[in-house]
Amino acid sequence: MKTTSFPTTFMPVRLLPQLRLLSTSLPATHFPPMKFAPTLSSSRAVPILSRVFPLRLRYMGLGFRRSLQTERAFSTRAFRGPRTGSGSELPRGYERRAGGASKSLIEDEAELSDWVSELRSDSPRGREDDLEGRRGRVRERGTDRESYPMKKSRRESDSGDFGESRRRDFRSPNQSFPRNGGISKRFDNKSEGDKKDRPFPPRNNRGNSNSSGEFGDSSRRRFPNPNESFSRNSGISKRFDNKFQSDDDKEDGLFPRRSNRGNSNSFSKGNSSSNLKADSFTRNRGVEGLRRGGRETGKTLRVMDDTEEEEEKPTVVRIEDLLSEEESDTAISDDDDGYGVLREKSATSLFGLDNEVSVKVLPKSSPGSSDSYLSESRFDHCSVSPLSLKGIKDAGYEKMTVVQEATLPVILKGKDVLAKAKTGTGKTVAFLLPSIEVVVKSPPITRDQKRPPILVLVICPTRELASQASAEANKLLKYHPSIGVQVVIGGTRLALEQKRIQANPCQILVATPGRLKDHIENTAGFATRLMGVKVLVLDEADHLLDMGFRKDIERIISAVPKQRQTLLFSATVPEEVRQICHIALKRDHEYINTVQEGSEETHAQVRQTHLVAPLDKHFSLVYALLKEHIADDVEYKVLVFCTTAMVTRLVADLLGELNLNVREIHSRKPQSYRTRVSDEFRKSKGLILVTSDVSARGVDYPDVTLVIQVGVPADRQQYIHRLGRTGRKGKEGQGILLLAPWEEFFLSTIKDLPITKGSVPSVDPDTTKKVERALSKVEMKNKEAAYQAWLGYYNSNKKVGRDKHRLVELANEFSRSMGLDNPPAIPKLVLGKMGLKNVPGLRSK
Ligand SMILES: Nc1ncnc2c1ncn2[C@@H]1O[C@H](COP(=O)(O)OP(=O)(O)OP(=O)(O)O)[C@@H](O)[C@H]1O
Repeated sequence: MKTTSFPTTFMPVRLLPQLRLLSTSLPATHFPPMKFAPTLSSSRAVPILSRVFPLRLRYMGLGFRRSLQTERAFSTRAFRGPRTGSGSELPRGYERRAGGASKSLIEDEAELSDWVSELRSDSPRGREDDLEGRRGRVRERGTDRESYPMKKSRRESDSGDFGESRRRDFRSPNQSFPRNGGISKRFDNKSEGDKKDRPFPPRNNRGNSNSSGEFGDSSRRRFPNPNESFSRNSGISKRFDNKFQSDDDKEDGLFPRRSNRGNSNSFSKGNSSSNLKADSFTRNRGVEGLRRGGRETGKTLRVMDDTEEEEEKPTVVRIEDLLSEEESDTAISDDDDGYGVLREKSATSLFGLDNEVSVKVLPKSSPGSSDSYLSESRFDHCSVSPLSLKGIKDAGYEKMTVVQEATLPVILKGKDVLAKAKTGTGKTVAFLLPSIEVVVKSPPITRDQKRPPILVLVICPTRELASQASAEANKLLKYHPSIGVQVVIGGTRLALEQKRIQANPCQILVATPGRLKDHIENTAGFATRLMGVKVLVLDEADHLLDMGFRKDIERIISAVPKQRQTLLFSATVPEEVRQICHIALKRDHEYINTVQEGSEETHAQVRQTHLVAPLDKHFSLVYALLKEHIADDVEYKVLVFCTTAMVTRLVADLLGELNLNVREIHSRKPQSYRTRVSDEFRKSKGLILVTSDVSARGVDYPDVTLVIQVGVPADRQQYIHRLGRTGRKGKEGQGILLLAPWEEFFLSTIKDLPITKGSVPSVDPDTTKKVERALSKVEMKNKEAAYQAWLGYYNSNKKVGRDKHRLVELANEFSRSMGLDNPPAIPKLVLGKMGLKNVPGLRSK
């Protein structure tokens, strides 16, 4: 907590007047208007800030004690302050900071950056921003933190010059794939009795545990066809070999991107006219101003467009870190619904703001029950068109999920919605179905329309996710032949995509931000078509509103009409996002949170474990964990998340050398490869997908049995989203977070989640040797790239990157763990940009 450094002029947070939590079977419309019960306030002295921003409330109610995070916002009175700019209302303190412009809260990021630079957070993102802001370095973009070595140009990046055909992604037919690899089932020689200590217990009814995955049961094994693309020893992409090599350095997470400091005036327009209604549920207006960072412009060349829409590490100074965790006085009472309603006397009253936060607190559904994500409401009882209902039925959906039940009536009424619901609970249908209804009610496209309007625009942060959303839309549109969906995601030539979208007029467009922006700027008539948008959806909204995407999102919002409906969905809605979501949402939007307060943001039926082991043991441990899991579960389907794309490649190489059935996916792979691997993993069992964060969010792989996260995730949200690839639709799953001792700090950011410490499996010497041998076969270039990427990633981490000497020591430990005697040399230029010049222990070239 850094309340001491908190400037008194700092008023970016508006306490949200009301927050509604929804039950598993109570349509949002069934809630009566919020009532304001008398509040209990304490007169005891608490630090002012802690009362203004109470992080955790405790209250007694429903027979048990809960803690919950509260909405933080200024009261309605706070919004009635002086209007400036386009008319948005901001607290005075902030207006001064933001140059009085309420049009866009991020209008002057430079100023805000300077200001916020004092407000460091412990989050890795915060660190990245911090470094980025101060040094103006090129920042990596993406889920894959190495993804942005050089920004060539979008045109070039579209040119597909990393075509899969040129890659050495094919396993040599001569390469050995021992069918009975001779690897013992019990990798760690543990007795059955030891199993209870293992990070993952055997699953019930999962068949014969003697079948050790691909080592035990050859009938199940999937051996790569020589013709099948197999990335284990994938060749070094042109990025590494060609003239851009030096710029690759930039891509490997070494240089945070700087923000385009463009004018974001466009955002404010939609906000200015809306009036605040006292009885709306939760409005997440407020002031951003807490983030910095963004993208490099000009300096950086991007070679591949596939990085365009990949996640960019945003810059976040967490409000939570700035706030006191002092509890506020709270009281529980029942309201007419018979549900507990939390009424909190917020400390905003200290500012003369009579703010109350109302929370619907509902009985928890039974944890772990396989259908707890479903509500009791049936689709055929809701007011959607008969043809949509037919599509829903054919898709196999009968009952609505909780989030669908909660949001559908509100969205169908035309309201803007910010919705939070756990991973894998059907958010995609929740925003697609009502959006389709908007199209159904609109005049059909006529043949003579040269530029038919796009009515629904869905933005997703990654290509995989965009493709998935458009596939889901197509399912729902099965009986709406006149409604078309198109997807624009990059990875192909812009010109080809232009032709495709012109030849196939659509009313619904699903897009990744970078490519969409390209079309806005370069495709004739596209901007005109966007002027027809009636519904704008930001899937993974918190991520899209991160600094990494912010400028593109700003640009996109400015290209669609102000008069529209906007829907923001995510499994995580951190506080800082709630403060800035007004850039997309109307003032009277509703915040619908289906994650019951007092319950975790992760699924109860997913067992979470963290293991702490020295870095030099990680490779062996990952192998041991996988072997153990494979032995326990014949239907294993595992995701291994790595910190960066190049580390992902290295781990995939290694596991391939160890004869595990493995695929890899990250931003360095061409789109066609990514699509194919993604499809394969979706359909497969008995497969391990080693991945960067391109797979962290939204991707719906059914029946993932285990998610391993190697190394510290970028932040809490990323941990939750990665974990959310398992345990979908109420199914069971397991998650293991493998950290080095010096990464343990991360655990404090997820301490409210049900994650327990697991016992580290012992690795026998033979296995260690085997892993070492396998490592020795991994291409040197890949190790060098992984080393550099690793260094860049942790350099950007606020905690680890703070002490450069220590950072280099750790990086060299990582280098040794790959079997290298000497750490790979890094170009001087790169070291300079990383702020690592002359740090002892580094080799430069
Ligand atoms: N009403 C329903 N009944 C049964 N299954 C459903 C229903 N709605 C959606 N699904 C299925 O649930 C799965 C998860 O849906 P989806 O991918 O939209 O989840 P999500 O909440 O967006 O997850 P994430 O937070 O990871 O993005 C999908 O396979 C989808 O087809």
